[in-house]
Parts: sequence; structure tokens; C-alpha cells
Amino acid sequence: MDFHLGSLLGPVPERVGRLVLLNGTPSSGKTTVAKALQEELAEPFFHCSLDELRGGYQGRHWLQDHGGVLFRRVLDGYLHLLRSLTLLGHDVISEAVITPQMLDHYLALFEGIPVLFVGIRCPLEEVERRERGRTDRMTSAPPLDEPVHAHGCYDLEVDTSVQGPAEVAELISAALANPPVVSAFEQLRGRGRSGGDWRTN
Ligand SMILES: Nc1ncnc2c1ncn2[C@@H]1O[C@H](COP(=O)(O)OP(=O)(O)OP(=O)(O)O)[C@@H](O)[C@H]1O
Repeated sequence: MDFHLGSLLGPVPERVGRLVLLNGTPSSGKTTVAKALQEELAEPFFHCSLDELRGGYQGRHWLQDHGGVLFRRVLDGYLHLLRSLTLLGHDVISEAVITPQMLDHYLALFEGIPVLFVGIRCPLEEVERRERGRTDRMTSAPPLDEPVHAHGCYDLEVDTSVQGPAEVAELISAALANPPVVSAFEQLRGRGRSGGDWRTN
């Protein structure tokens, strides 16, 4: 049974929210773009990053997470949170590092939700330079630029080494105002259903 406490307090129009999914390697600039996009958009968009959710556990537990079980549980929690928020009517800006083996999971989890899939690109040298300058993480993240973009299908692609956050935010805002007739997620699902391998199509 659905349980909507908010509805008990007063009428809440039913709608499915939009999901802006920013996909890129660590330090490609996803969080920076997400915050600029919130500034750019007139309507309220909810932003939550995986790092914010990770902060729910104390640092000592992450140091002991050698098998990565805690990380995988938090990642699943993050993705289900995004799904729940959109199904409850929130427009959401989210961040992802989608390696090829994860893509089908994203396509299935967000079925029925309008996703604007944005590729946040940044050349390796610039990502490495940014990683060296970061003080908000205990270890540097490995560069993943090729794997995360291997599917080659987006609604919009940007390069944060040459396009500033405000410019990228304007492009995403324009894409939200004029969404594609067939979204990138629908195209990617179609590739899977036709039995083709999306890596070679
Ligand atoms: N367009 C940009 N130009 C220069 N520096 C940038 C730009 N975008 C982000 N940075 C810097 O790069 C670093 C990482 O940025 P950000 O946190 O936005 O990346 P991210 O993709 O969200 O990383 P992660 O996935 O690790 O959370 C920060 O120090 C940020 O100030």
C-alpha cells in the first residue's frame, strides 16, 4: 500500500518529476554543474549527490570498507532515493559515474521517469589536475573517462574544460525546455530490446 503522509496534510498534485542525470568521471565537474543549474532554473530542482549520502556514515567505517559492501549499499540507496523522489513529483538533478556494467541497471530503475541524460566530459590531464587539488576526499578517484562514456548516447554532451558551469547550466536548461522526442535512455533501451550490443552499435 502506498503511504503518502504529505497528502494527509493537504492536497498534493500527482506528477512524475524529471531526472537530470549528469554522467562523468570523478572531478569532471558534475557537482559544480548541478549547483550552477539550480541557480539557472526558475523552478525548484532537488540536488543530492552520492557524496552527501556517503557522509551519513562516519569516516572510520569507510576506512574499514575493504570489500566495498558499504559503498554498494549506499549506491543502491542513492539510486532508489532518486527514483522515489521523482515518482513523488520532485524534479531532481543527480550525479552518476556509469560504467558499462551498470548501464542496464540505470535503464531499468528509471523506466517511466523522464531522464535528461547529460555527458559531462573533461580531458584526462584536466581531471588529474583537479584531482590533485582536491582536499575533500581521502584518496584520489581513478580516471574513468572512456568507460563512463562508452555507450556513446546522450541527450546533451558538454566539456567542462572549455565550457564554464554557467554556460553548461544554460545548455541543460534549454534542453529541459525542449526535451528530445526520443530520449537517450529510450534509445539505449531500444538497443537492448533489439538484441544488439550497444557497445558495437
Ligand atoms: N569548469 C570547471 N573549471 C575548473 N575547475 C572546475 C570546473 N568544474 C569543477 N572544477 C573543480 O574540479 C573539482 C571537482 O569538481 P566537482 O566536485 O564539481 O566534480 P565531480 O565530477 O562532482 O566530482 P566527484 O564525482 O568526485 O564528486 C573541484 O575542485 C571544482 O572546483
